[in-house]
Amino acid sequence: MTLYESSGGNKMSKLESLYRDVLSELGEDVSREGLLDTPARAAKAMQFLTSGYETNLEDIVNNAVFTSDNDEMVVVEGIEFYSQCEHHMLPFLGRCHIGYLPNGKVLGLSKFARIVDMFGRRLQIQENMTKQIAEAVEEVTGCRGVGVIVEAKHMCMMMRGVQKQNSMMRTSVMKGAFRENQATREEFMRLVGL
Ligand SMILES: Nc1nc2c(ncn2[C@@H]2O[C@H](COP(=O)(O)OP(=O)(O)OP(=O)(O)O)[C@@H](O)[C@H]2O)c(=O)[nH]1
Ligand SMILES: [Zn+2]
Repeated sequence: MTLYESSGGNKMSKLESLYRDVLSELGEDVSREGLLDTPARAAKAMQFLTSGYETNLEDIVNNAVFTSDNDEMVVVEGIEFYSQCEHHMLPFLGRCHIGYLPNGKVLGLSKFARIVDMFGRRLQIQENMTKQIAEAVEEVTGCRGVGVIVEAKHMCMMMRGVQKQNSMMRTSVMKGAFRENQATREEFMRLVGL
């Protein structure tokens, strides 16, 4: 991380320095008490919220793929997530449901949530995030099919712009048997209550 000299002689990151400029441009007095640590806090928060760029599938899965002869559908529903839209850098948040048909291997339960977080903690559009989650599950399990449904509310639709408070976006990606076989897709939808 590039470090800069602040007026108080402390080292600060480039991101922190940029947040100070943002606050100044917004007309704030960056020397007032309540804002003294804000650039550093905002930089830290944004780094966490985009930390998904620094993780990769192999590391988060950590070999937690187990042999199993259970070839029935597995569903993990209601995985909450927070992401940010790449257009406004405002949050969108909601729930993700994942179903797959194992093909001799099952994935450690927590890893579904880790996969969702990895793609959520990036600048995203919901459609792409949904597809990336489906492709990741397919890649690590070699499953016969996968379905992912994401339901989310977008702050850029609520706090600004059209200011619609009650709309929700639902996206889905179906691959393999979930795409080709209507009964499989319907079983998934029924299990997640849709
Ligand atoms: N499809 C999709 N659109 C998104 C997502 N997040 C934000 N958007 C949309 O991205 C679009 C950007 O449109 P622009 O016209 O370039 O930007 P804008 O003037 O700020 O648009 P408004 O939100 O309509 O005020 C808007 O329609 C947003 O609602 C997403 O995850 N998926
Ligand atoms: Zn947006």
